[in-house]
Amino acid sequence: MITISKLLFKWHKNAVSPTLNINQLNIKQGEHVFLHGPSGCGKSTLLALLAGINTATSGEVSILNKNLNSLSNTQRDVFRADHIGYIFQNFNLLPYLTPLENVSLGCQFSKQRQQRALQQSNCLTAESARLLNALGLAQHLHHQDVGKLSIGQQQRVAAARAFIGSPELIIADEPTSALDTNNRQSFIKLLFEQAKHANSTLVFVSHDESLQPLFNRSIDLVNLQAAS
Ligand SMILES: Nc1ncnc2c1ncn2[C@@H]1O[C@H](COP(=O)(O)OP(=O)(O)OP(=O)(O)O)[C@@H](O)[C@H]1O
Repeated sequence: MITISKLLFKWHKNAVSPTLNINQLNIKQGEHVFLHGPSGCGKSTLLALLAGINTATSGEVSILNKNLNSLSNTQRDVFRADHIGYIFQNFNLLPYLTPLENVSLGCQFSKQRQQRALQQSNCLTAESARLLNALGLAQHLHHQDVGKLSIGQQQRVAAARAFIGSPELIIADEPTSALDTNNRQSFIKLLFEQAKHANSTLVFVSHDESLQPLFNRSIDLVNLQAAS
């Protein structure tokens, strides 16, 4: 589902060495991948390339057999909305909307994802509620302003928003960094359950190596680049 080949990425075209240099990486549909490495090694840069927010300086980044470099900016935006759910480190939720509204917005730019959400439930609000429950946000909080929720509760909303409409790829950039160890592990288990339910591939970045054994694959970005 993800193929990277001969990828070079430079933030500035005159930079002497690239930020990313990855000869080959393949990730299969449904894999749960833990991506780690020291601060500054390029994890967030790689996620932005997978999401088509930035494009390769040279080489190929393909998702679902689409080479993202071959798409225009608008086509990449559409592709992202249709196929990728992104859980941001700071969640990027709209604080004056409720969890139900925030989650429903996750598929506002994609007809495909709206249709898939409606195959799961009668309406987008019902599907948002199903996901919030599945990710552990108590029902009585579904109608509160998101800005009044705890960090752990907001994180569950951000995850439900990424999963609505069952995107094939879920990208999570350090979504557990504000949680204690027990909460991290239980949250990740809920993420895995949803990823299984939707058959989504999960690429999860974290500094916390204790989470590594929970995943079926682990990629050290420094080693991956050294092998290139
Ligand atoms: N917008 C940008 N413009 C220029 N350089 C950038 C930009 N974003 C990141 N970089 C540089 O790219 C390199 C990789 O940064 P990146 O944020 O991808 O690392 P990271 O592994 O995600 O780090 P962390 O674990 O601290 O979040 C760093 O040297 C950083 O300074």
